[in-house]
Amino acid sequence: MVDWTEKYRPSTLSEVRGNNKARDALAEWAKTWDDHREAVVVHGSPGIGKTSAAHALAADMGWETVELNASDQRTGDVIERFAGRAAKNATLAGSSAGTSTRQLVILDEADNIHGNYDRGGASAVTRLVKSSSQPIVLIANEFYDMSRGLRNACQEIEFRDVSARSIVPVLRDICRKEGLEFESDALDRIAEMNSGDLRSAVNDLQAIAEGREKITEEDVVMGDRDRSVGLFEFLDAVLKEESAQDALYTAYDVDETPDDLTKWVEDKVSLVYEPDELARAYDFLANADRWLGRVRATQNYSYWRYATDNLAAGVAASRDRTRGGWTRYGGAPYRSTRDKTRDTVVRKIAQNGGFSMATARREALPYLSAITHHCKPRELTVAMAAYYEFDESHVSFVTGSGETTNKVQSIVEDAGELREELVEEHAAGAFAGMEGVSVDDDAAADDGGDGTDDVLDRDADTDADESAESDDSDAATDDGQSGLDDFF
Ligand SMILES: Nc1ncnc2c1ncn2[C@@H]1O[C@H](COP(=O)(O)OP(=O)(O)OP(=O)(O)O)[C@@H](O)[C@H]1O
Repeated sequence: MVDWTEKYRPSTLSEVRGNNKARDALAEWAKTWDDHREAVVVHGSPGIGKTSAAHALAADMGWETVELNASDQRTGDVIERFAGRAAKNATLAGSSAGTSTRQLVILDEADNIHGNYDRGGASAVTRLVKSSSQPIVLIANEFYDMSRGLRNACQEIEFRDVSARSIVPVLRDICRKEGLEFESDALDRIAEMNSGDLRSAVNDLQAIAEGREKITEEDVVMGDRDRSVGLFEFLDAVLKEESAQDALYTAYDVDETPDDLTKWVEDKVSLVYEPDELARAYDFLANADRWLGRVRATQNYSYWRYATDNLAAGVAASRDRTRGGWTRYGGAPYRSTRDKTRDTVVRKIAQNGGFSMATARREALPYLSAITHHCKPRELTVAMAAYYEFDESHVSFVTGSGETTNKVQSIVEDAGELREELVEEHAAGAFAGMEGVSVDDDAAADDGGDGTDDVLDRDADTDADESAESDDSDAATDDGQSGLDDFF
């Protein structure tokens, strides 16, 4: 089975749908590049055609492309070498063809260059952008996560979410090319379910089309989604019984993250599949792994969806037939240190936050990771570590800070002190009067009771009066914190 998002990737800019203005701006940027020599940053949500547009642009202009992906080690050194190579390649290509050929440099996840890599990476990219002899397209989800220096050095083009109205014609074209009959309502439905994200709409279409000659609206409607499914039922669904689409829906109903599901499938697939099926299934599992890697690097949990598409729909579509009977799946797959750390983190969140394990794993952890990404804001990270009793490995894990760093060490130390203070104050019956923990760096010294009471005490009812009073005294800080209050 070929992945339709690859098979139908736009090969020219005119095939990039739903972002006409951005598309025209990109074409204009390329045509006038010799005059301005500026890099461009294309930014917007996942799955809306940013990377495709960059490649399509190169094809339209007759330019070659070189890519530096997030999975490459993006240290200062690597980027300098890469820049040198890009310039040289272009010269060679140009001289052998007797013309001057351009090489379009495409650098994805430009909002996450420092990710797990060294600090030199970000400034090397800024230098590259400023001095490059070749056109550069940076791709980012969040423009404002890029450093100011980098933002200022680039022209900016925003890609908007692709509306359901623009998604439908793409799906219709694919159906026609695949010789697949369809009810218009079915395509409308897929487009609405995936409004904004064209990649996941195409993935859904493919999952639903698997094994069918015609798709109806009824095929698309998900049915009863309000159930929870055990791991063995899930494995049977994917490896033996269900269509790609049903396997995908079953995967949504398991209380495990795509990381765990991928491991389970990887571990058990060979008990069921024949060699041919297995080879195909491993390709999908490798894709799932790639998406999980991107989640780890960027903390962008919307990529989880694509991992699930691959590990469930992809693996189910890799088999030639369904199977019955009972399979001895055996125990849990091998668990790495990282997995064990995650389990401890989830347990601590569940215990200290009063969540179920499933909610802690699937909702609280991603949320905490997002709001404390790379330990910023620091005060919030300290409060989190104090509240959930995290040690250094836990804080590194949650914040995506890679190896334990001095920064993490000092956060855990401060969290220890904060806990001690709280315990003392609690013992003295002065819980409501605790020192504020501020989101705003500059306001760190402020003594605003900024909602931290709620962070650290779910039953803060008795403190309501005091909280209300101090809330007034520091409304700005409270705004920053209010998401956290709601959450806890
Ligand atoms: N605007 C679009 N027009 C046509 N096809 C699209 C469009 N957006 C997405 N697709 C389909 O989705 C796939 C993924 O798109 P692409 O990788 O370009 O998205 P992206 O915005 O770069 O996402 P990410 O930020 O996750 O890399 C494409 O191969 C194509 O099949």
